[in-house]
Amino acid sequence: MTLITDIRLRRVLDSRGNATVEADVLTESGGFGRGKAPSGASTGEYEAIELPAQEAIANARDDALPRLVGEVHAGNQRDVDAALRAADGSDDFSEIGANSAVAISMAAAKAGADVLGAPLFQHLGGTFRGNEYPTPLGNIIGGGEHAADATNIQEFLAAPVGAPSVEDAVFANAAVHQEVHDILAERDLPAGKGDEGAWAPSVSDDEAFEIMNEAVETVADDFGFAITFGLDVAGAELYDDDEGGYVYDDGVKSTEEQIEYIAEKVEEYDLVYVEDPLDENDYEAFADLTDRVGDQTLVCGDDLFVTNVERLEAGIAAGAGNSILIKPNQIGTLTDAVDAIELATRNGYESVVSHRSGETEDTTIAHLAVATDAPFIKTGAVGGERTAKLNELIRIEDNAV
Ligand SMILES: O=C(O)[C@@H](CO)OP(=O)(O)O
Ligand SMILES: [Mg+2]
Repeated sequence: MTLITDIRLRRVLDSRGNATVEADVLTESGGFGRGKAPSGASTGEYEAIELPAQEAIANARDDALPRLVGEVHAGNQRDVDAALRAADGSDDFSEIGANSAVAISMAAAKAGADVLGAPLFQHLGGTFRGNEYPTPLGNIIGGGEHAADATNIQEFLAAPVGAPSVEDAVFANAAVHQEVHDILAERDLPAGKGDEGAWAPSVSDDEAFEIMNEAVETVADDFGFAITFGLDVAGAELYDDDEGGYVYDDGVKSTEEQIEYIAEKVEEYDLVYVEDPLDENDYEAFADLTDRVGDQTLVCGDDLFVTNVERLEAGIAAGAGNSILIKPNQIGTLTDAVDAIELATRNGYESVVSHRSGETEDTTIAHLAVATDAPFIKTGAVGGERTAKLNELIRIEDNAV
């Protein structure tokens, strides 16, 4: 019933106005699924390769479609993803493009769910999943590679950890976003928005910490539950070997100073989450920081692990971090992403499912987070391509998908 009978690929827009790959998967019994690839700006050195959309589409048509259409069942995700890997033949999807691979992988999963008449999270996670919902981490203030002339730290993320429901959490993050706007206006600090809809004011990182803290406290009082915050430092973007450390507007920090700086911020602001605080090649520094603050906060590897089981294994052996960011397009298929989550879970690492800075209205990651009991999902706070996922989480919680 779920035999794939057709796959259609096309070029569509992403949220930055760039071309990305959309895939439609059709099955024998009329099942249909559609997936769209997101795209990073602060990409990790070890990520799977995204090709220009037209090239990815042409290569996937030539190499992947013959191995899938009439050959593989959409309901069997491991078979679909193994066929994509075999068609590509490289380690990093550099032949058909991770953008084609992930779009087809997600479209097949949705077609499989469609045939079963089940919500995607249930198809991916099984019938015993779906009662736990992730806390959304909302990007509120940001800079780095996502906005010019703003903070050095890439993302300041609201974390409504005390919210009684996903719905309350989503609205709390939107309120923090609004509150930061008001604080910036009071301080006469006009701000545009970065790629993910976060405010991108021209302030120092210290001032951003202070503004975030004030905003989450105000909204927590209004909403009546705890809201804290976290960071995506995107340390690999700050690190410069030639400069001998992490380059901030006000100077360069050595690795030891960077560890000290982050540890101090974790203590001072009770941060619940710190992503990529250090360079993507420095397992040792990640391990040192995890030793210091790993019992107080999640130390999450994004560019460090790139959703890759081999890099996660190395991290586990080194004691680097206690959490992994999961981005399906970073590795190319849902199977690979779920394998990374399962390895993480077996080793006491938390998984945080994430969007990319370039996004689409695709909602797969909302389902993946619920399917895998992820404690957090990072998918922005406002903006249509971000609210697509947040609103889908509200629907999942409301049994409306
Ligand atoms: O660094 C990150 O975690 C992401 C998403 O916020 O950014 P990008 O997609 O640009 O890699
Ligand atoms: Mg990151």
